[in-house]
Amino acid sequence: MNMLEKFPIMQYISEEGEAVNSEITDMLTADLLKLFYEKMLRARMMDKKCVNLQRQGRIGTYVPYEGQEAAQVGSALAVEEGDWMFPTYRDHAATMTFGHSLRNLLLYWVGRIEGGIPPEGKNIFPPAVPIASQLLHATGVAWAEKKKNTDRVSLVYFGDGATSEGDFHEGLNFASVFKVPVVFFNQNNGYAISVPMEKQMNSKTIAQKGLGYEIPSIRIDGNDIAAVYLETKKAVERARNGEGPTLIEAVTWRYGAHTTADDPSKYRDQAEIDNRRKTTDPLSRLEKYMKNEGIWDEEWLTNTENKITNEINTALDEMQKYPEANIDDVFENVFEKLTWTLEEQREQHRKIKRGQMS
Ligand SMILES: Cc1ncc(C[n+]2csc(CCOP(=O)(O)OP(=O)(O)O)c2C)c(N)n1
Ligand SMILES: [Mg+2]
Repeated sequence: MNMLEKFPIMQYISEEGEAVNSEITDMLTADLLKLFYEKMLRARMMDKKCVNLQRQGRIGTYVPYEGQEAAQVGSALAVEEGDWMFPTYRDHAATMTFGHSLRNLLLYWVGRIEGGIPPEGKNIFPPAVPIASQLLHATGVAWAEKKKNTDRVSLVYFGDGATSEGDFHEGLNFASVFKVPVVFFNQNNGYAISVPMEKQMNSKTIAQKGLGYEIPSIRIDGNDIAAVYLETKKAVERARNGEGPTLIEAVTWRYGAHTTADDPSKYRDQAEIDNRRKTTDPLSRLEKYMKNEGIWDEEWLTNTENKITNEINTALDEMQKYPEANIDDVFENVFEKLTWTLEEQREQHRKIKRGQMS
């Protein structure tokens, strides 16, 4: 069976900004399209700011997501207050769309504990760094919600590389067997650090991996925010109605480095990056579509940009009022009672601080 044919990439708005399926895109109001654009613009401006702050030495190692805004914003808009979100280190466009404050996002990048704490009423887990571990958290939490008879669902993010981990397979199997209300949202950005997808797996798609677990699985254009939003909404409704999990593969690409500690010129050509920016950019595509629909407005754009610049500057001012992160904090907030190994490490750390050990 040809998996690329079995899982065609669904698209509602083409790269040229034309409606591929106008019956569907006609349902998108001007207000919703402006909301899409504003959220993607906020994410992009914040991402650029963070890369600059890292280069100036004002925040720690940073993980850029430029190019993946439609995948993250469109999916985050499909869940509701009360639902659960499980991001990775790269999913800050999703968490800010779901309500995480820009101040706390910045605090995360300077290592302060507040960075992992969402606003009151927003169920956002701290970003998972151990690859694929969050699929188990998301499945477990959603299973608990099901057992409590609520209608809350989990939305979990993970990359193409994460699908080579055991946790991915355990999460999918469990969610399928117990009809858990979880949406598995994969951002296939083509790389796990420097390893391209074709060197990591023989599967031609990520979506096909859902077949083995009898999970409804789809492949969508992750740079088409209309496809991302509408298809994730359907998956969320299925979960909410007791119909179980869905696997969504959103095909996208990251423009920047894996992290600010990575040099992508070692494994990708600049020409390809330039070409992707020119042809598949999620913000430009939506802009073209809005222009075609006659709802693009330059004055609105300028006002929106100014508003976001102010929000980011305010968040940065607020972040800078916090004391520097304290290394003692690494021993807090994970275990109620420290394990003996961590207890030992804390003791060593204290001795080093007191100059009794080097
Ligand atoms: C369990 C585990 N193994 C290895 C790593 C090191 N590591 C960090 S990011 C990464 C690549 C992940 O790629 P992907 O899942 O495609 O996500 P992306 O970074 O592209 O968003 C790896 C292997 C890790 N963080 N956790
Ligand atoms: Mg990846």
